Amino acid sequence: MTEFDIVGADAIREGRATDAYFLRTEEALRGADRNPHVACEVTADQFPTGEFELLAGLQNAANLLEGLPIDADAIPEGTLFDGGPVLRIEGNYLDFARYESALLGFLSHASAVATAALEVRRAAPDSNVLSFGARHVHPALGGMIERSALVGGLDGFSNVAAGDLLGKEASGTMPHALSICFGRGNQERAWRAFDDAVDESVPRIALCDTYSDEVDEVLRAVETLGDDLDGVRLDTTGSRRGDFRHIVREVTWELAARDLPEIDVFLSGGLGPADLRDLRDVADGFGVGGYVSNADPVDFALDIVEVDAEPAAKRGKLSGTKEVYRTDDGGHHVGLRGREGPENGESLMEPLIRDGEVVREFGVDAAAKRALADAGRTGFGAE
Ligand SMILES: O=P(O)(O)OC[C@H]1O[C@H](OP(=O)(O)OP(=O)(O)O)[C@H](O)[C@@H]1O
Repeated sequence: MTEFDIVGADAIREGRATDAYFLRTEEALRGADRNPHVACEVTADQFPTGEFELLAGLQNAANLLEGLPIDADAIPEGTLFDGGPVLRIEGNYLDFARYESALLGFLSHASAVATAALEVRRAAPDSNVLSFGARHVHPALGGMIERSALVGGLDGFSNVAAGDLLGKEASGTMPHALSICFGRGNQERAWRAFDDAVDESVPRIALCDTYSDEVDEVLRAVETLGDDLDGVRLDTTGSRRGDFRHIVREVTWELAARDLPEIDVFLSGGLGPADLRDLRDVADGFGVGGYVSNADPVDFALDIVEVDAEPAAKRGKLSGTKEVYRTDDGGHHVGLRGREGPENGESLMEPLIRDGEVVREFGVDAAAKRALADAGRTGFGAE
């Protein structure tokens, strides 16, 4: 094994990040001198289910397929779907068979993370929400996690290496370790050390739950940093949490009662969409980790739907190449390609690769914008 058990980019590019049966299939087809022209589609559900998911990971998929003698079409990154194809590949089967495993992995994991991020985004549309969850997954996945969190509309992320990949700076506050390094009861020294040493462009958000009551620590942080303090983070541990909303309101109340300036209150620790809905009117921002990073991968499969231009599929899957449409009412529709679609249906499948060349631009910001607009149209995560 390698030092960190990472399957590297070269192995993925060579099609070694595959299931062994694809390599056996290559041998069998070559032995029989059979290499049909096929159309394959990636789907999670055949017909619309009403349960939307958000497509992400498409740039990785395009990079994987680049240079192969195939054509591909896909819905845009940042599009919600609840059935039908998200990606179609057309070419001779042996030219791309071994890439199925990696292709599905790219799309399944990134789409799951982006979907969870969009749920979170919709739960607190006006709050500053950061992705804190890369720590829960293999560090090699940090870039994928944080990029997908941004596609789902989150405002930022904490993973530094992901920031290097994405060309965006990681954000965050301070860990409990900082206070603990100064010893019990010495939180003031920790907050001051941070303020003294860290670049002034970094907001001063004091973590205020390490040793004592949140109100007590917040008042002490205000006293310590004065006007330099931008906000506080409460990450109250589960065993002490009780009524988190009450704790936050109490903090705000006690600041006001002393005529102290309003500061931002940032919350974290095991939060999900329901928590954000409950807390969004009493807090300014949230750090969300596991809910986003630990999302279960979307159950994508890649299936042959045409062989030599004739409909073909295993049972349970729909043969024939398809088109998917978004209608004004937010509906997602699946129909056979080349047939009439629904009235006012916007066709979502667009060229991705033509004869091996990637013919689409990718942008995280554009995908996030699309995701938010699509969430508005479809009602995804609304409440
Ligand atoms: O619970 P999640 O939503 O997955 O959030 C991710 C982590 O972010 C917070 O950690 P913090 O920075 O406070 O960690 P620390 O206790 O190690 O300092 C929180 O306590 C979680 O452990």
